[in-house]
Amino acid sequence: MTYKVGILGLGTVGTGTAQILSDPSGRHPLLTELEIAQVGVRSLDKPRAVDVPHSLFTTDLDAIVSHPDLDIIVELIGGVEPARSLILKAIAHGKHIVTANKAVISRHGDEIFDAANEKGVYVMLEAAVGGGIPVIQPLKQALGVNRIKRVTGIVNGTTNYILTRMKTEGADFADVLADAQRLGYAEADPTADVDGLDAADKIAILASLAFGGRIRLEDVHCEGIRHISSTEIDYAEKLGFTIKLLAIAQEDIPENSSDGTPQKLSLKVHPTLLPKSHPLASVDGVFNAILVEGDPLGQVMFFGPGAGAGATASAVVSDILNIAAILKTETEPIPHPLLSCTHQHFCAIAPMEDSVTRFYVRVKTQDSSGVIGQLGTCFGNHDVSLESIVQIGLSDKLAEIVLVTHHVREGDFRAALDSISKLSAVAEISSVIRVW
Ligand SMILES: NC(=O)C1=CN([C@@H]2O[C@H](COP(=O)(O)OP(=O)(O)OC[C@H]3O[C@@H](n4cnc5c(N)ncnc54)[C@H](OP(=O)(O)O)[C@@H]3O)[C@@H](O)[C@H]2O)C=CC1
Ligand SMILES: N[C@@H](CC=O)C(=O)O
Ligand code: NA
Repeated sequence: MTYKVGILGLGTVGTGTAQILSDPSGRHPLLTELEIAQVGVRSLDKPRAVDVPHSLFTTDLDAIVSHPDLDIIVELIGGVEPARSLILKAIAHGKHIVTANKAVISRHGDEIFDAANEKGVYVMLEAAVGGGIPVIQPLKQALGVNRIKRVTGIVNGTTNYILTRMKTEGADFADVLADAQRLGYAEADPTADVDGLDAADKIAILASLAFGGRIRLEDVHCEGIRHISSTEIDYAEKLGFTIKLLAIAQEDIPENSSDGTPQKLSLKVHPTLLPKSHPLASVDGVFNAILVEGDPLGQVMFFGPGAGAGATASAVVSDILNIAAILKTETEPIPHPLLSCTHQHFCAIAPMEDSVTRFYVRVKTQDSSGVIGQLGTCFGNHDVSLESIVQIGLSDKLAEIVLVTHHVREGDFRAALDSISKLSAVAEISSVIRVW
């Protein structure tokens, strides 16, 4: 039996996918039953790095998704439209879907999964989070019996690559971003990487799987790495931390919960000073890692290449293979309880001001006596207790003070910071970063 695959997009990931499909030797034998039947691209003239017959290429992607002979559509064009419309049209024509597109799933997953369930087809997205790392399937299957408490991930390869090279080489942000684009790690518009939006898409998908409910993307608090300077990276190092862009989804157990029952989820993406002893602290370069904490399993961490052609294609082709295996063997009607998305309700989300974390703050103040006392008083007035406060030097005749808080409520911290910014001795709040 041969299963016919239509690939939409032959860029970084599409090329890697076609390479694996065209070279099945030494891989799973079921690969020999897959055939690339059509390839949709924007430009027919572009040279391609993979040997696919030119007769299979077309710019008419609508014709691919409605072609009666195709079984599986692999969407690798990226972006929201026309990806969303093409996926929905393919589903309407009874095609199974494989996609690496976290942007479309995080925004339109509800209508896509509803349509797929109604039509009895699968939508597989292993490549959409963590590139080549198997994390979507494990969350759906192997970890499904656990009560998940928290998912913490380094889920954007581009920003991790940038932060790593800034730390190890003192490299310039713009230069390293250009390298990440050249290496095929970055999104078509790298703003999505740098401003944390890509990581927000990914944690929304992970949270939905881990906590069994739908997530509205606007409920994910999102900050990127643009404001992380080499100064902060150096100070973090001196304090025993490394800076990582973390995506976090965790149960929020309110102070007034009598039985410790979680009521809401906290969803956030932000740069974080991570103690060097934390399991995610040594995940460098384009590598991603996702730490899942649940009951009764405890901690489990998934680690591997989070972007790039071959790694991402590995996840894409594994999804194609899973669908082919199901088509070959399955007699039961779908939705399959472990492979399809059946939850309908939206998760309740905790407001960001109630989130509890530590903070690192660097301030420039007049170099006069009593300033440290004034800062301490302002924080104390807002229930923010300090773990450490040090004057680290003078710059431009101003004293530079670095402080780290204990775990505090975000809303209290922001109120304290507002009072501090109004102190006449404070010239500038140079940096604020959350601390694990
Ligand atoms: N790059 C990576 O490491 C990873 C990427 N992803 C995701 O995979 C998807 C693909 O990314 P990537 O391969 O990097 O993207 P690229 O920009 O390298 O490739 C996009 C491909 O889609 C084609 N394309 C785009 N828009 C259209 C359109 N409107 N009509 C026809 N063809 C179109 C392009 O055609 P043409 O070649 O003719 O220009 C190109 O072949 C994205 O969703 C991305 O987020 C996920 C994990 C990792
Ligand atoms: N641009 C993304 C690609 C993979 O999802 C990243 O850098 O992680
Ligand atoms: Na993955």
